[in-house]
Amino acid sequence: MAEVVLKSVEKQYPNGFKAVHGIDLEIKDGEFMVFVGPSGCAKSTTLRMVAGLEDITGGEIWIGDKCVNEVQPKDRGIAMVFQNYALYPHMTAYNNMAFGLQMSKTPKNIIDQRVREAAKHLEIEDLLDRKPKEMSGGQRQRVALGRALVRKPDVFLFDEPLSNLDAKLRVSMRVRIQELHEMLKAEGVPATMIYVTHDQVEAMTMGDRITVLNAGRIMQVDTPMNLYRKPENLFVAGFIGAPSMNLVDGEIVEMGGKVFVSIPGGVLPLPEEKAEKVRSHVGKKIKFGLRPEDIIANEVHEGGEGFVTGSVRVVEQMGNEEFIYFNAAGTQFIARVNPEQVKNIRKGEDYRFWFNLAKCHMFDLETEENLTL
Ligand SMILES: Nc1ncnc2c1ncn2[C@@H]1O[C@H](COP(=O)(O)OP(=O)(O)OP(=O)(O)O)[C@@H](O)[C@H]1O
Repeated sequence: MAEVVLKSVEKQYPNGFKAVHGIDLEIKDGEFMVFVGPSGCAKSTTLRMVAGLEDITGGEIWIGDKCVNEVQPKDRGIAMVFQNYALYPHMTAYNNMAFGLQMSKTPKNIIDQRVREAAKHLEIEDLLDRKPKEMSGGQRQRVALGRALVRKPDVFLFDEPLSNLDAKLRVSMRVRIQELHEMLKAEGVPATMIYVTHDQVEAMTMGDRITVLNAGRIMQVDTPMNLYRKPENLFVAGFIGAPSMNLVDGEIVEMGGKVFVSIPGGVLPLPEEKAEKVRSHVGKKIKFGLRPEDIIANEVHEGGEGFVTGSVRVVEQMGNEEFIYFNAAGTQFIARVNPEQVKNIRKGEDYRFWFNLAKCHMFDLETEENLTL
């Protein structure tokens, strides 16, 4: 059990490239923290610095009550699970799991007990005599997880552990890792887990909290729900959510004392709460954001919100939901609708799309900050 704290952590690679620009982050005891962001944002670099596999060129990393800058990886109380499993090919699953403990001279009976206990949790008891090449990808990854588990680390580090697995297996492994986290908590030995992924579905479903990174900087650290509902900036708004938030150019305008937002296809009246947040931006251009589920596709709608008229380009049927791609004044929008409620939307035709403006976001073009929080 240990808190992991990063204080102004920096990383400059020997070639001069600065990958991490002063990160401050506190990961609580027993927390499941996910690092997410686009390729190259420095998720792996940051994780590897916590592991001690990469030295840091500025700042401090603390695990528990110890600054670990100068501490060897094996002495940090961590275990890491990699994307490529990193199992020894000539060893059986049992020996792969036992190896670390053997190296640290743990008594044989304790090693045996821990390996069998981990194998039971991970349902790999039947595979203990097999070598990696005799196992499927999912089975190998469970052995890799078992190898981490037997060491009873304070902190588990995961570097995209599921990205080599097919979609179905990924989901079941995702659940297994979450169960493992819960199980350790229930047993009174909660482990701090840091999990790197570029897959935002994984991030949103697994994390107690998520750190969103971009270009070596933290964009927001928050719960999945807050990242979705209250993105602090344009980057997080565009990155979190699939399909992503509609983000279009807009301008704040005032007419007769009322505040409106002018976007492609319409000038929409802002509800009082939103109007107050952007009144100081009257006359300024902004970025307007609205999630696809906050657009209602219907001819008649008696809400107080505004609408734009758009021409439907594509209707994607997804079973219990439907995505409607439409064009308004040359700009593409996407609406997510329930096919039960919205019938007969046809490609090529024009409809009124009502915007639930109580849910809209507006971003300052210079600072990219969300003005409407
Ligand atoms: N050894 C290195 N020398 C120089 N630059 C490096 C080195 N390793 C990584 N980088 C650069 O540092 C940045 C961060 O890399 P990192 O692997 O941490 O990103 P990531 O977010 O994990 O990306 P991905 O999702 O693609 O794995 C990238 O721009 C990368 O090119």
